[in-house]
Amino acid sequence: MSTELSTGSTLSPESSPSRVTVRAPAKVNLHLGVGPRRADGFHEVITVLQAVGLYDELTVTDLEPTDGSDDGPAVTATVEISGEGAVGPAGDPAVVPTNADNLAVRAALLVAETAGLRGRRIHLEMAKGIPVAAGMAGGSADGAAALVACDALWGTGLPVQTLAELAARLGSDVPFPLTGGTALGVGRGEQLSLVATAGEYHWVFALADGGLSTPSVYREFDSGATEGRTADGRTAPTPADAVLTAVATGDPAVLGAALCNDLQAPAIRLRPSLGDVLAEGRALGALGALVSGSGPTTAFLARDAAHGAELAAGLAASGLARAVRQASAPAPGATVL
Ligand SMILES: C[C@](O)(CO)[C@H](O)COP(=O)(O)OP(=O)(O)OC[C@H]1O[C@@H](n2ccc(N)nc2=O)[C@H](O)[C@@H]1O
Ligand SMILES: Nc1ncnc2c1ncn2[C@@H]1O[C@H](COP(=O)(O)OP(=O)(O)OP(=O)(O)O)[C@@H](O)[C@H]1O
Repeated sequence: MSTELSTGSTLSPESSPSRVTVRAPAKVNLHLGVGPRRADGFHEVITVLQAVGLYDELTVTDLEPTDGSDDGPAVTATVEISGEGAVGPAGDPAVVPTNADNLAVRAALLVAETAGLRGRRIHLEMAKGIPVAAGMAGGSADGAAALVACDALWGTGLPVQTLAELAARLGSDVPFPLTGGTALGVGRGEQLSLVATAGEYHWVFALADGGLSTPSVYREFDSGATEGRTADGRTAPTPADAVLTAVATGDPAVLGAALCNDLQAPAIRLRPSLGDVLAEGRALGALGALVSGSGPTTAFLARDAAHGAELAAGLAASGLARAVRQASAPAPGATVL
């Protein structure tokens, strides 16, 4: 499928490579404190994001540019998806779009516009290892990967700060997969600072059937809220102090006890079966269990890799999950392979 996008100005590709592959990680929110809805429709958050070792790989190939005539598009992109979310009925939120809605296509356009390029033709191959519409920022990872890949492909040399600003324009979760590791996010979640962590954490993720739309979970969070206050009467997001202290200890039992997600209750109200999966993981001995972001993936913290394998086997045997994945963290941010 071909996607025609809007215009920029002339390009000189110089000695740039003709094909770049970038790997970008999924995330789990160790803490997601949500405040009242703001005037712009977003919610003020205090979140601690951790990159986990589940990845999407994006390969961008530069094709012969068009003639660069003034009325041509800045970028023409074709998209090919493999892995998670590659097939299914069009319009299903759990199916990755191959048109201009795809975050990677939008990212390519932003790089071209910012660098003043025009007439670029690219092919995007997206190998998805991150579940779609799952609360693990899969689309955001692809957006971040495309920013890095197109910058390298076209030799535009955009400063890291510019890439972060473009990422924030694409979505609240997009700046984080650029940096990876563990970070504190404030504002609508896009203003990041790195957090010092000790040790390695072992996660198990229970994937659910179908997606859960992020706006609908925030809307459900708002039910019963009043002007300037959350439904439970707060005027600000729940602070992240306990999780910030916990990740510095390197002790998974301490982190497990500190995990917090204000979107968990609304996600369970929309999808009650998530409560059963969380209970099962806790009964199987998880050190901590929570809904990942806006769900419907649930995340379980293990003592070590062997305990993670036990938890994964138990959750798979329970029949409560569509599939189960194990991943260690923190993982690195978007990396050119
Ligand atoms: C749930 C999280 O994944 C936690 O990291 C994020 O808050 C969601 O980030 P995202 O998917 O990148 O979301 P965006 O694309 O920025 O926004 C999609 C929609 O989610 C809601 N939204 C998102 C972020 C935020 N701080 N407040 C919101 O209310 C808004 O309805 C917004 O229109
Ligand atoms: N490259 C992409 N990969 C996956 N989904 C995409 C992509 N581009 C756009 N989308 C669309 O974005 C929506 C959310 O998908 P995504 O996988 O990013 O959700 P998520 O993991 O819940 O994200 P978040 O945690 O940021 O809320 C889906 O409806 C999906 O079709």
